[in-house]
Amino acid sequence: MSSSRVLVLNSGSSSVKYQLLDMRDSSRLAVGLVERIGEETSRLKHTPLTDGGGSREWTGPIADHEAALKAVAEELAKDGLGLDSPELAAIGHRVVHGGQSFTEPTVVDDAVLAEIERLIPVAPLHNPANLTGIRTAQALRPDLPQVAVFDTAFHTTMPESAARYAIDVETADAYRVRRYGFHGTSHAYVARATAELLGRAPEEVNVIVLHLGNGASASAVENGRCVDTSMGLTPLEGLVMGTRSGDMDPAVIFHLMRVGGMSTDEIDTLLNKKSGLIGLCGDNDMREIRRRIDEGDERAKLAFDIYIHRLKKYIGAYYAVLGRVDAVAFTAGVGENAAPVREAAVAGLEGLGLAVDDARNAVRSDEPRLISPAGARVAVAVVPTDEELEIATQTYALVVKNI
Ligand SMILES: Nc1ncnc2c1ncn2[C@@H]1O[C@H](COP(=O)(O)OP(=O)(O)O)[C@@H](O)[C@H]1O
Ligand SMILES: CC(=O)OP(=O)(O)O
Ligand SMILES: [Mg+2]
Repeated sequence: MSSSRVLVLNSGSSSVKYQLLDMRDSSRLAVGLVERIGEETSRLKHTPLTDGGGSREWTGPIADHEAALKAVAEELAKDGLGLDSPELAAIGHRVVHGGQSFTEPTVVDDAVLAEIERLIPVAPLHNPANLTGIRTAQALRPDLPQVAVFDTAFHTTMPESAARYAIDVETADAYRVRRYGFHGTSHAYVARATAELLGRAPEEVNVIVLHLGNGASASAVENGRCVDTSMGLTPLEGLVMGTRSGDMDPAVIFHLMRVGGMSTDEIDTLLNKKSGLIGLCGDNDMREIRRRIDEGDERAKLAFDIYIHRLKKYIGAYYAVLGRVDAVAFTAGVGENAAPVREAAVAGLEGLGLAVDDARNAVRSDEPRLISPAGARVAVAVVPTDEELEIATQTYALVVKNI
């Protein structure tokens, strides 16, 4: 029996999302999530998809990512899908920061682990969790290939003019300060799926991808290759996000230090965890913000307007970067679900050939779909992302190639 299953682990700062897939037909055998890791009320939700048996949920303290992964392995074993299965071909890991070293999915060895560890200072929320996920998986199945799929990989095609900050070159190079970009697995998948929706080859299509989740980023994809993206050295730059500020004058930091007496760590926490939508109005969930706006809440409305203003600026910027745009694709939690965000983001851009048809925009579906009016010059689309499937596909392709 040949091994055809891949377990995908997407370890975030306080969560692990996972999927077990059978790559013969890319079907899912189990999916799940562990959240609030490190708190007293961690929650594990596991859904086996093999027998329609329904989800199992469990709440209690899960101290760290190692304990989380062991709990996931136990849940999988209960369904006969344990990590000891000979059908498991590989474990694929989302790794957020790969620096300039990794442009492709990579089989993990000691040197790869050391490089991911070296990059912790530029991805302090993400890379430590990714490392623990890999090490724990290695301990559970030392014989299996562990494959790292990097968020940064898709963006390594950016030209220097987009990747460099305009700061002293020697200083930038000494500390590897440059724009790396993130969510690359999603941007690559969505750009390709958008071309498919248009019935065209990815290599001949220019797309602006708007990945709007809790973290959010935009990218300009020219003929299938990324030429610019909104996140930078870290996932803090760019769009307004759930809890992150995105772009601002860097002098705000000096001001808060000198005048506000704040420490580096305090400002880091402020900008990464207490800013963006939650900093502006106290909520980071777009559903809650829309509900408050419907009730006439002014702070929620202002937060929404700031979010949209930034998004619209990036659409305009990437339109200029690309020159010709075939499609604008909305994806991730907000992009796939929040029709008012999509409507507001392209409102007034008819001059650029961009418009949303209200009836099409109101449709709820898990399928890629056009929301621009028939015959529009630029397609506006909703294209659900699937980072886990993309990681599984890349992982399996690499493992099969190496056999
Ligand atoms: N039905 C919905 N309407 C509006 N926004 C939604 C809806 N469902 C989810 N979201 C938004 O999606 C966000 C999560 O997106 P997701 O892509 O899952 O983020 P992440 O992967 O960063 O956790 C939520 O914070 C919420 O703002
Ligand atoms: C890189 C990044 O911002 O990831 P996430 O959206 O999962 O936090
Ligand atoms: Mg996400």
